[in-house]
Amino acid sequence: MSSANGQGIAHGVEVMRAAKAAVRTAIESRLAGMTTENKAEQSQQVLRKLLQHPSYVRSTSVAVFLSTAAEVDTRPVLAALFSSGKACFVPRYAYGKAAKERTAKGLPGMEMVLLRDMQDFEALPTTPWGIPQPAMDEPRHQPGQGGLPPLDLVLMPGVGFTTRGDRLGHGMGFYDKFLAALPAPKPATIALAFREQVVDELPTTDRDYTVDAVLTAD
Ligand SMILES: Nc1nc2c(c(=O)[nH]1)N(C=O)[C@@H](CNc1ccc(C(=O)N[C@@H](CCC(=O)O)C(=O)O)cc1)CN2
Ligand SMILES: Nc1ncnc2c1ncn2[C@@H]1O[C@H](COP(=O)(O)OP(=O)(O)OP(=O)(O)O)[C@@H](O)[C@H]1O
Repeated sequence: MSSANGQGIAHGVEVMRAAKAAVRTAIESRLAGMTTENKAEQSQQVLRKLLQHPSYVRSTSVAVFLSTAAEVDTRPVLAALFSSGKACFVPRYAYGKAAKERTAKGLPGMEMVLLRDMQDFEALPTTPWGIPQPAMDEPRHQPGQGGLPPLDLVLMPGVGFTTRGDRLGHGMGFYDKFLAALPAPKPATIALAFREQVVDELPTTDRDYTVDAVLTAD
């Protein structure tokens, strides 16, 4: 067995990394070929399914990713959350110097912070990766703090998914680590995906979080 020694394990990690990278590239090129209209149409259908999903209906505190052009559009989800009075949290990941500082302090690379309303969203700066998010040095409430409810639902971004809930992210492990660090009971997890992101099989390890549901257009 090659994994009986350290070299074998290192080799396995490298093979897994390469396998994930290959699937990521294949799905990303499919996404790049989608029209804006197709993405809008699918996003609308996914939104409709989300708003009817039992985990969404009973949620009081939801983490939403702020979508890029290669992801299901989550803007209407923000609007729905604000109008229903559910608490809305968005991911804030550290990059550059802040990332090194947080790692050195043993802090997680990503946290969820409160988003108050649509104006708050419109005013957000964007990261070098093109994602809107509150500045790292701006104090923001987190779930379970200051009288805010803990998260009961996390909407999951990702590059690829299987119908069983396997997930392939962008390779930074942010969501895997974030969910692993949360105490039980863990929030429900729902991935929002274009049909182009769903595949039969994904390379996964026991660290990859399996989501409860993957919502796609019909
Ligand atoms: N809309 C949205 N927001 C999100 C995520 C997401 O997937 N979608 N994330 C989900 O986790 C977190 C951000 N994820 C990120 C993943 C990769 C890189 C990044 O810099 N990628 C570089 C390579 C970096 C490196 O290897 O050093 C790149 O691809 O060029 C940045 C943020 C939090 N917010
Ligand atoms: N719970 C964890 N604790 C520590 N390291 C982890 C954990 N989960 C994942 N990692 C590490 O993070 C790195 C990236 O993981 P992976 O390639 O699975 O990211 P991903 O799920 O595709 O990306 P993301 O979650 O950021 O969208 C890997 O080296 C992995 O071992």
